[in-house]
Amino acid sequence: MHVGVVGAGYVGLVAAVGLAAAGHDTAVAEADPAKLAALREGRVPFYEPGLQEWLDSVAARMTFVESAGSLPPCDVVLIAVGTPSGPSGQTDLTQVRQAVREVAATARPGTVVAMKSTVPPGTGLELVRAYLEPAGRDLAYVSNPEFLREGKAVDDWLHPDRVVVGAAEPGAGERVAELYRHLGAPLLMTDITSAEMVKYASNALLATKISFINEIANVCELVGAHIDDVARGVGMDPRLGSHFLQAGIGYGGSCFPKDTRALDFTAALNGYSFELLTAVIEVNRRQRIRVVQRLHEALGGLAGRSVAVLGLSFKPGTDDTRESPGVEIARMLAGAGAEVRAYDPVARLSQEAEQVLGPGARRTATLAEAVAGAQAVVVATEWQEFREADWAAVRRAMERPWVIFDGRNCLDGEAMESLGFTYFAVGRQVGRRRQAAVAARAGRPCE
Ligand SMILES: NC(=O)c1ccc[n+]([C@@H]2O[C@H](COP(=O)([O-])OP(=O)(O)OC[C@H]3O[C@@H](n4cnc5c(N)ncnc54)[C@H](O)[C@@H]3O)[C@@H](O)[C@H]2O)c1
Ligand SMILES: O=c1ccn([C@@H]2O[C@H](COP(=O)(O)OP(=O)(O)O[C@H]3O[C@H](CO)[C@@H](O)[C@H](O)[C@H]3O)[C@@H](O)[C@H]2O)c(=O)[nH]1
Repeated sequence: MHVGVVGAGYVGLVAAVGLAAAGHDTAVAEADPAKLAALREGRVPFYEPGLQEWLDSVAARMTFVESAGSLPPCDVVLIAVGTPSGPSGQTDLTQVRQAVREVAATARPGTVVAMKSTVPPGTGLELVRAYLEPAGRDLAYVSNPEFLREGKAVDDWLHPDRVVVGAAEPGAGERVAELYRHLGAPLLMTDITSAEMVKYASNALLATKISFINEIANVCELVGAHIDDVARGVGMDPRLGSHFLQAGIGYGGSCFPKDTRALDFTAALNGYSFELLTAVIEVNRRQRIRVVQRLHEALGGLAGRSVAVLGLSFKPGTDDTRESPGVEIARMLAGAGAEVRAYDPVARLSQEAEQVLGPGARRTATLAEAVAGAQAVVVATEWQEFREADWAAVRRAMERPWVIFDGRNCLDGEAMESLGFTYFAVGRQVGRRRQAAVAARAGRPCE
């Protein structure tokens, strides 16, 4: 088939390369001149493991143009542009409207427009009414939400758990489903609005699992239980599943925060108060603040204290810093007067994110530079470099009281305490503090 893709971000470029690899002639429209220039030189303009090599192998079947209006005639055009949050949590559909408008004005009759961007339930039907029907050229609309994860995008594209296709006309839905047939994934054919809802329900439930386990971890700290064992025990029940039970400083990224807010907003707009989801969002917000509270207590205040934040991407394996807990924590610490040095092995902070770090926060080129002279370290992203760091050397480079907040529960707490650190994590108490907590509950002094 001849396939067009609008937007060459994490989703659009992976989809385009995946479809070219499956033998389709693929044309990609990218509006950002810097990204377009990189793509025309054969370079992936962001960090996604394995994608550069994959692009190299199929580049001959791909072309890159500057706008949706310049795409060649296509059987299917996938829309994969950004859908960021507006100020009240509503989805900002500016990029989507622009892309659909451009396609509606130029696509040849009979083209199928497939929406891979995450758009609120009801959006597809509205786009049909506003742009496709008035174009009068028999353009069909299909909702085709994407479920890939950053950092694992190539593998997720090749091995999807399911393909969801929402269509008003079976023929259009079939044409989109055909693009995925070779992957052998289960196919769910549904109406447009239900397909849109599948995407939000999936992300909201995953976010709910994370906030739930974080609340369990917070209670573990109070009763002296160990979250790692608790999560393992819970996950052994196949009805509950072991995935997304990693406690920590909460979810970030370009999807969960904005998609949970958008679903909450959509529910409210339709007159429904989605209490559970509102709580999930609030728990996630507080989980980040808890780090700052802990450091405030442990350091006897934050003004003038020196803190290193390790990890600025919202998770390992990506350079994406959108709504990253590390960035947010660095900003809060700097706002409270701490001198913050932040380090990440991969994340290239955009100018915007650099500003978000705030005036009291500075980015460093190495881990050693970030921790030198620091009184406390926060591990915000579980990069392998941090797991494997020479923590004895880190402790020597730091100043008292040698506090470490392991925001991803990725370090050996006992080992950290034996190196002299005061170790905090989420839902874990180790060494001296665990003994003290157990003794206090038993009503006897700690030996
Ligand atoms: N990032 C993910 O892991 C992921 C996974 C599943 C779904 N999604 C959803 O997919 C959509 C895209 O996400 P992303 O992370 O790939 O976004 P992104 O911001 O990385 O990429 C979007 C790209 O579209 C380009 N663009 C915008 N308007 C355009 C236009 N009119 N013509 C041509 N190019 C245009 C932008 O310049 C940008 O490069 C979002 O709705 C997101 O919620 C993202
Ligand atoms: O047990 C867990 C699992 C994840 N996280 C955090 O949750 C966030 C999101 O992680 P992940 O889901 O791996 O990353 P994304 O790339 O944002 O992918 C999510 O968002 C995409 C965009 O909608 C969807 O396509 C994917 O299916 C969905 O997993 C990150 O900050 C993680 O640190 C936890 O705190 N605990």
